[in-house]
Amino acid sequence: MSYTVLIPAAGSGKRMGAPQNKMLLPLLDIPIIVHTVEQFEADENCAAIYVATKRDEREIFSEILSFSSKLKEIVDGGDERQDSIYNMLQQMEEHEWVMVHDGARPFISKSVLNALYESVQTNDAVICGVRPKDTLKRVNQDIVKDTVNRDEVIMVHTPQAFSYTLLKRAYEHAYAQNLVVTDDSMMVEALGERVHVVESDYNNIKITTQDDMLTGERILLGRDNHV
Ligand SMILES: Nc1ccn([C@@H]2O[C@H](COP(=O)(O)OP(=O)(O)OP(=O)(O)O)[C@@H](O)[C@H]2O)c(=O)n1
Ligand SMILES: O=P(O)(O)OC[C@@H](O)[C@@H](O)[C@@H](O)CO
Repeated sequence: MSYTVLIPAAGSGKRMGAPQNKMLLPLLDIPIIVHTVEQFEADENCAAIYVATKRDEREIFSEILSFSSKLKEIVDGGDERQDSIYNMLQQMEEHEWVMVHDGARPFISKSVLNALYESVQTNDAVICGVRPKDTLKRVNQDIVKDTVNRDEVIMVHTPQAFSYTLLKRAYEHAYAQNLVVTDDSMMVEALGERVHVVESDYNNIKITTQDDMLTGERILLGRDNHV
């Protein structure tokens, strides 16, 4: 048994303010997307990797990802993250289990991958996340409305793991209903199906702004020091 991973990497990284797709920015000399793909290349449970990118970046992606023996196809991305993932879902060879993972989360750990993979085999839809460490308030502009019970929320990361048939059904339903989502499990929720949660780790950040590049380098340096 094994899983296929779909990696959306076709964004433009507006919040990063870089002149190019942030996926190509180097973290300790290695492009972010290479760090991300390396984690799945190293996971023995991962059998196939699909990456979505913009058409005009296909060539550079093929070049920098040529080390990967599991990369099956570089697929054209779409206007939004969910469109990029849907394109990959339609192109991929059918496989029992599928994970979706942001190209922009290069620090996914083997222990989180293992927890997701183990859980999806009995639960069909599993996400990972961490507990907030701060107090959370609901606000209306600059006025506090109330305080959120932290025991009832998590900050959601990727990967998110699904049975292939459930994810395909969820995407088809979402597109038929014109749903706009910020993560894939929202589409499964919209079907009324149960989504399970396993613990992620705080290092599994999404590289979104310039600050995250500095944090990312610290994470990499810390990890290498402990190998
Ligand atoms: N049309 C899009 C938009 C985003 N993504 C990917 O989805 C992941 C998460 O998106 P985000 O962090 O929002 O990336 P960007 O869209 O690039 O960032 P921004 O919103 O700042 O432009 C990233 O790996 C990004 O490349 C994608 O494949 N296709
Ligand atoms: O809304 P954004 O474009 O920043 O990110 C969308 C997703 O990538 C994000 O919701 C998942 O990584 C889960 O947190």
